[in-house]
Amino acid sequence: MTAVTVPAPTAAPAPADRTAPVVTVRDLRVDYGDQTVLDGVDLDLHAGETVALLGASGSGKSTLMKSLTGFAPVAGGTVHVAGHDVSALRTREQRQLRAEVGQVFQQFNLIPRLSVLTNVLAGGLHRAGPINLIGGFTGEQRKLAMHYLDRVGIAHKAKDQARSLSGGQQQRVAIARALMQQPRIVLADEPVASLDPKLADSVLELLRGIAAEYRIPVLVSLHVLPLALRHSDRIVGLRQGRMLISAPTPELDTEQLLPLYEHEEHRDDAHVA
Ligand SMILES: Nc1ncnc2c1ncn2[C@@H]1O[C@H](COP(=O)(O)OP(=O)(O)OP(=O)(O)O)[C@@H](O)[C@H]1O
Repeated sequence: MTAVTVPAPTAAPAPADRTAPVVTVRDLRVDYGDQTVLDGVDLDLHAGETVALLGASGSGKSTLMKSLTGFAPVAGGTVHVAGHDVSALRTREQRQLRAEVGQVFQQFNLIPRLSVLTNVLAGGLHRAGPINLIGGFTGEQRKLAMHYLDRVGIAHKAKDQARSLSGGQQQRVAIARALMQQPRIVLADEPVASLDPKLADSVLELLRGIAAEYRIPVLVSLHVLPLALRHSDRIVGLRQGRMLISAPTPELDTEQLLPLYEHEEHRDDAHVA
């Protein structure tokens, strides 16, 4: 088999690189109309680390993720991602940034009728330029897509239609599609909310392994506290748009996370088991 050009993974997961943040957010404020939904938010994400983002419904988790790709109405502060000043991007740079950010969603967002392989190949479209989605990819691209499918443990399903796969399998395909972008960072917005607990563990373990192996930060928003405690290197927690917690995961426990959900109407958002 011909060698495939892939970002060189390290042989074993390396500790997160503390010296050079890939993402730097300072004093971020986001307003929707006259509602301030993020205020005074600081965040650093380093190569190789998995950071769990926690907070009650409406605390601003999705908005924070959107602000990293220029999709949130930033009213103040600065956002730098992979060398881009996100608030000052022109259209072309914005496209470049979004191409460098791999995204994984709760509902997988695959194209159901297309094959697993084609879905993964679609992740590399920005690099390939305007080509036919069906049959227009090079042998090199196909090998790369198969490499990533193999990495997520689903190469044997490459020819199947995406819609024929289980939820856990579809999320693995979505992760392979994100890797096909050769991303500088992966954002996973509630990636396991549609999966049963056992699958949730395996998908989060996969994401964490990818962060360490490919030396990229993975930011993953979650509602289930034990999952965050089991599968992250660091936890950041928002309460009503403000960063309340930012600490290495080994220093935290469930009790310390509960203030994120202290308001009466949010108690049910904290899944503690
Ligand atoms: N496009 C929008 N227009 C107006 N308000 C918005 C918009 N998107 C989000 N908001 C508001 O911003 C606040 C934060 O929403 P966000 O989706 O970031 O919260 P979240 O923590 O991700 O919640 P959930 O866990 O329910 O997904 C909420 O009050 C929401 O109603």
